[in-house]
Amino acid sequence: MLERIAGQRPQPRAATRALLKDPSGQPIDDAIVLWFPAPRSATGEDVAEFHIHGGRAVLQALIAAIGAVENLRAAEPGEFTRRAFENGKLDLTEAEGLDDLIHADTERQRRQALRQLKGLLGDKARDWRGQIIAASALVEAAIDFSDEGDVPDELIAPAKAKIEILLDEIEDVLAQEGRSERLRDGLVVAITGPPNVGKSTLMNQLARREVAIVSPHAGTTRDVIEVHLDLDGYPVTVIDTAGIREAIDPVEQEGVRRARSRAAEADLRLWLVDTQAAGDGEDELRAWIAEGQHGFWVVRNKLDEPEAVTPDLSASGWPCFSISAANGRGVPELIGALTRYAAAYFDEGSALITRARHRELLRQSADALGRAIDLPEAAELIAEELRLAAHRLGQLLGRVDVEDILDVIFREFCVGK
Ligand SMILES: Nc1nc2c(ncn2[C@@H]2O[C@H](COP(=O)(O)OP(=O)(O)OP(=O)(O)O)[C@@H](O)[C@H]2O)c(=O)[nH]1
Repeated sequence: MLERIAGQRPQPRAATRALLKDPSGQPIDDAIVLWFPAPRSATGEDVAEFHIHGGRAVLQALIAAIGAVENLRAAEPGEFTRRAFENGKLDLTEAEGLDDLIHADTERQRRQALRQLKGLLGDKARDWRGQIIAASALVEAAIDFSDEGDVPDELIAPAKAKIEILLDEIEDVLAQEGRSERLRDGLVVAITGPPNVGKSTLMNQLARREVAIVSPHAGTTRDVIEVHLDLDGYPVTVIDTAGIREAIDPVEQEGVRRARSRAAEADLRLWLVDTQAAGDGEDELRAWIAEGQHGFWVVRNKLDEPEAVTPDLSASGWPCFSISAANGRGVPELIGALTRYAAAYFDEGSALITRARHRELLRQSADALGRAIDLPEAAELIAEELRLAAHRLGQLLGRVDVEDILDVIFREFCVGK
């Protein structure tokens, strides 16, 4: 194919200038061509790269020329990475890291994805799996020697000691409480409160663009609108929820229902209070204070108006901010506090688990190890639990039993990756 289009097969891995031609011999572009023979390529197979001038017509002409070559077809989304995985160039956690890297919106997401791509979790899982297999060898030996008096005990005790250290390590990683998983999706902050307090106006301030319709009529926001913010590299999704009140209109009722459920699921709620009408929503607020609810910040809005009423929320123990969403006063302080909140939430150093899939498999592996430790002297049963624990780590790395999830994982990749 390279010979037909570029007129030559360049030296392996050397950027080589070539005049690309279509099947009729018409020139397409003056380009750079690279040739990576298997197995020293990203996918482990023969790979040719064309570096062309980016115009649409150039690209179309080259694709048409390549398409004219027999047995060639366009790659499916994620197919290159999938082949790299199938040829052992990447383990599954690294492939997931690559997917995250491609989709990273913020600096912290990029760093986390790169750590994953570099095999931080994969290396650990391989190491753990190796240790489990070493412990299994002791237990298997105990089974073989079980006719010979004291030997089993002497073998099983050190095997269990190894497993205990290992289990502690896995539990430490599991104890991260899903924070690194959240770094992929972003922290969710809901702007909530009674109608007409200025939620949409604050949302617009935060997003610095008009995403929500601001109107002087109560009950304008009927659905949930969200913006994605990059606060010092931390991804934060802010949602503007419909004014919480007893709605009569069925459309508004639905808006209120959705607002309540999204607000309930959020990591943090900014409860807006209108300093002009402080009584609105106070009952609801006080009920939450009485219930000892967490994850609320009170934001007093419309400070630009002269006769501000100040609701007394000192009993809540919640952080309190004063702003004018209309002219932006106090908003930088609020954004600063949100950034610090996000920074404290994401403890970057320990990010290892970035997906629910990792968490579930590590949990199952740890549970099997825990059962192995608790089993008294039954070497066969211990060996079985260790096999299961190692198998789960194999699944994490994508080495065993994963056919069914591969399509799901690689489908999310873009074409050309
Ligand atoms: N003076 C003053 N008016 C404001 C401020 N913030 C919002 N408003 C006004 O308050 C009214 C309601 O603002 P919205 O942002 O639509 O309020 P909302 O809470 O989203 O309203 P719903 O969608 O009904 O829940 C509009 O007329 C805004 O211009 C502020 O800081 N100062």
